[in-house]
Parts: sequence; C-alpha cells; structure tokens
Amino acid sequence: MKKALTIAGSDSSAGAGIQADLKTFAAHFVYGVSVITSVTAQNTKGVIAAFDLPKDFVKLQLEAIFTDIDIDAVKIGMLSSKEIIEVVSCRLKYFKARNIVLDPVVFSKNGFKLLKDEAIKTLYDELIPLCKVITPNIPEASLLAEMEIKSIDDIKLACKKILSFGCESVLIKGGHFDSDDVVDILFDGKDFYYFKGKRINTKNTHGTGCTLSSAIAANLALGYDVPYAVEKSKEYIQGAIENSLNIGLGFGPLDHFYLFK
Ligand SMILES: Nc1ncnc2c1ncn2[C@@H]1O[C@H](COP(=O)(O)OP(=O)(O)O)[C@@H](O)[C@H]1O
Ligand SMILES: Cc1ncc(COP(=O)(O)OP(=O)(O)O)c(N)n1
Repeated sequence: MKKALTIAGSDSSAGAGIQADLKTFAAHFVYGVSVITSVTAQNTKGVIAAFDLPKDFVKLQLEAIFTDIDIDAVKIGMLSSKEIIEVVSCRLKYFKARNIVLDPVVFSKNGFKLLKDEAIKTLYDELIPLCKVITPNIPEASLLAEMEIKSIDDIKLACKKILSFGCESVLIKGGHFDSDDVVDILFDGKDFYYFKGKRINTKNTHGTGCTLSSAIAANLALGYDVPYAVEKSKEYIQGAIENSLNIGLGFGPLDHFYLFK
C-alpha cells in the first residue's frame, strides 16, 4: 500500500487540516500518517484560536515517521511559524522526502492568520525549493508573487514569479475569482495546464484547499505525474463540493467519501 504524510494543523471540526487530509488519503486508498504542527479550536464558522506545538515536538514526530515508514508523498499545510518551517524543511531534506506538495496556507476562511508575517521569507528560502507542487489560492499567490491578481494573464505571471523561488511546479487555484467556471492553472516552467470545473453554488466549502492538495499528494504517491495527479484531484474535489455536507452553522465540510455511496 502507498503511504502519504500530512504535516499540518488540527481542525477540531474536521473540515480542514489534518482531519481533511487523512480522509482524503483514505478515499484514495493511500495509508495516511500525520505530523501535527498546531492545534486549532475551530468550527464551521471559523478558527477561534491556535496553539502551536513546540518545534522540538514537531521534529520528534517527523523523526518517528521517517525512521520507520517509507513515505511516497508529503502534503504540507498550516506551518504557523518560522521555527516550525525551519524544522520541517531541515528534516524533509535530511530524510530525502519525495513528492512534496505545499499548500501555503496563510488565512482561514474567516480571516484568522495561520502563518505569521515574519515566516514568509523562510517559506521562500527553505521550503519552497524542496517542493514538487505548491498550491496557493489567489490571495496567497498575490502575497507570494507580490502583485495584484485580477486576470488569467496575472495568474500566469504570478506562476512564473513563484516558480522562480525554486519549486518544480505551481498550481494557482481559481476558487476566489468571481466567474461561472472555476479554473485552476498549473505551470511547470514549460507548459501551462488549465483545469476547469463548473462553479458550485454552495456555502459548504470548508477545507477545499486542504482537500485538493492532499488529493494531489495521494495521486503522486500512487505514481501519477503532476498534470495527471492534478486532473484527477480536480475531478475529486468537484464531486466532494457537489456532495458537501450541511453540518454546523457556517461553512460546512466536503463529503470526502461521495464516490463510495
Ligand atoms: N464553488 C466552487 N465550485 C467548484 N469548485 C470550487 C469552488 N470553490 C473552490 N473550488 C475548487 O476548490 C479548490 C480550492 O480552491 P480555492 O477555494 O481557490 O482554495 P482555498 O480553499 O485554498 O481558498 C480548487 O480546485 C477550486 O477550483
Ligand atoms: C488547521 C487548518 N489548516 C488549514 C486551514 C485552511 O484550510 P482551507 O482548505 O484553505 O479551507 P478554509 O479555511 O478556506 O475553509 C484551516 N482552516 N485550518
């Protein structure tokens, strides 16, 4: 069985974070393991507070996994601080981790800051160069590329800027654009690939970014190349949003297991 690791924060309402990632791995029949960076008190209405784990404890979790289990792919989500990014980058390099997918989570849907401002430089310098794919949404891509994004041409320019930080490919997600179709654009330094889906009119979109990036990691673990892993993951998220669940008072979670019903 293929194995994937998620390095991310815990979401007590299980729509995003570690919990969404493990459900996504399970739905792809990939054995999921986890390293928790931060514990959030969170529900469908948003993040209330976050408690970061000490960096040495993050390191211990990474060592526990990599000295025992051969990991086929890694998904990285909430990292919170410079210290945690440094420890994660250092251990991933040391253990020669492969197929690393980074979702550079900066804010939750309700605007809670999940990555400190001073950590962004460390993300560029230490972590992005280790990644096979990074998956920013429009606001995150705008922050990383230091430019406004208002059009497809802006997205393509932002892809080029972000790729220059040293990752192998960039997928900018189009969920935050106001359009009938939701288009995600992948750039691998040579070609642009467009992944289009019909916009689903629902408020239940908690954890879409986490779910997409962990589906990509699962598909890379299964041996697919990046464009095909993204194509399959986009199909998966489309179905998971179409079947999303009306749980809680705010933004409900996706149905990770819709394919089995
Ligand atoms: N309303 C929607 N209908 C269809 N697909 C969506 C919708 N919202 C987001 N997506 C898809 O979900 C994934 C996550 O997108 P996005 O919302 O941009 O990221 P994030 O959750 O990180 O803010 C992307 O594949 C995007 O195309
Ligand atoms: C613990 C934790 N990690 C990441 C997020 C952000 O998840 P995302 O998939 O971008 O979903 P929304 O916040 O937009 O629902 C989070 N909320 N919690």
